[in-house]
Amino acid sequence: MSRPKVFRPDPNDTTRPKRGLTEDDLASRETVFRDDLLSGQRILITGGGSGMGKAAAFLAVRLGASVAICGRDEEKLKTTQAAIYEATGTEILTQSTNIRDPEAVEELIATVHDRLGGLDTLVNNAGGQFPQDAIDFTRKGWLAVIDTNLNGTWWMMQEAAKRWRTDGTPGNIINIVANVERGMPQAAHTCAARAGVIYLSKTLATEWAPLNVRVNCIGPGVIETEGFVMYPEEALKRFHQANPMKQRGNAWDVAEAITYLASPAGRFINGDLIIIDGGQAQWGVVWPAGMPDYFNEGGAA
Ligand SMILES: CCCCC/C=C/C(=O)SCCNC(=O)CCNC(=O)[C@H](O)C(C)(C)COP(=O)(O)OP(=O)(O)OC[C@H]1O[C@@H](n2cnc3c(N)ncnc32)[C@H](O)[C@@H]1OP(=O)(O)O
Ligand SMILES: NC(=O)C1=CN([C@@H]2O[C@H](COP(=O)(O)OP(=O)(O)OC[C@H]3O[C@@H](n4cnc5c(N)ncnc54)[C@H](OP(=O)(O)O)[C@@H]3O)[C@@H](O)[C@H]2O)C=CC1
Repeated sequence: MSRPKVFRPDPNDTTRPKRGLTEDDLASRETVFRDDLLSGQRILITGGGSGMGKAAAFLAVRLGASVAICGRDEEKLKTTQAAIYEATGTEILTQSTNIRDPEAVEELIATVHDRLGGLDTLVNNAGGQFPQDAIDFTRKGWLAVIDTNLNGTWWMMQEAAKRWRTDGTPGNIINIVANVERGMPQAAHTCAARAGVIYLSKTLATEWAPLNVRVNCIGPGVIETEGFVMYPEEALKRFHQANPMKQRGNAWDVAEAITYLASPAGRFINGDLIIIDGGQAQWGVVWPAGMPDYFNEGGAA
């Protein structure tokens, strides 16, 4: 199997299928939760303009929460805002923010407090990576992934917690990471960053307990979203082989888990990692750009 060294998606390529749940799906999909479950909650979701963050935003609004979303791409945020308004009649708050920029993060948290009157739950979902053999990472590429997924998530957590400490109000942080239990070839940068977030979260669950702030992570396996554009079509044909269920999950699977942790049902869950991967931790292969021959050949008897 040929193993391309680099895959850079072409943003103008209209021939590739659009993946992930549609806005109609997100507006009407059945949920196990009662209609007013999140009534009165104020929830900020980073990366809420697409994929799992967008699904979580739709569901939270449908369950009565006041929602804010951020991301770098203003247009994406406005499209999601309009779709949620059309489906529910509720206007969400949007603010274009690069989570790698601590000053922009400070402004975002201040705006959310001003406009929503406070913050109850922060969902750190913004992130991503590109597939590449680790040995070929450029310095800039390594730094981009670490800065987004580890530093960006940290700036968000710290700024939210500072405000909760000042106001003397409780807080709840849900970090979307990845299933890194067995590592993930061609995603070593993200594994390093996500492992950092998982152990940061476990530590903060204890350090911030006196502030009445809970911190948990959700580790998705292979979840079909718009983000799949980062991977070649050939690779996507194999993504279901990542788990023993031989399926891709969808954004709703993760949105419902986020909702569970945001709801009173999550009251006593702290410092934990919920894996949603169809069993990927037990069996399956990812290798987005194909395995080296070494792994396809028979080994020693
Ligand atoms: C591995 C299997 C996992 C399967 C399951 C997981 C799936 C998902 O997570 S799907 C969700 C995917 N969504 C995303 O990844 C979206 C967000 N991702 C990004 O925005 C980028 O990937 C980012 C994290 C690197 C963001 O960085 P940014 O600074 O915006 O990126 P640049 O485009 O400016 O690139 C900076 C630097 O990074 C290197 N690089 C970027 N893309 C690639 C690539 N496709 N291949 C190799 N290297 C790449 C490169 O060094 C870039 O610098 P320049 O060369 O000067 O452009
Ligand atoms: N789909 C999957 O199989 C898996 C996904 N994940 C992770 O789950 C999260 C959601 O992914 P998914 O919904 O699939 O993919 P998407 O690509 O749709 O979502 C990623 C979101 O993060 C935002 N984002 C990226 N970088 C930044 C930044 N520097 N500042 C602010 N926002 C940023 C993007 O918005 P914008 O471009 O506008 O900035 C985008 O909305 C990501 O962290 C992803 O890596 C983990 C495991 C598996």
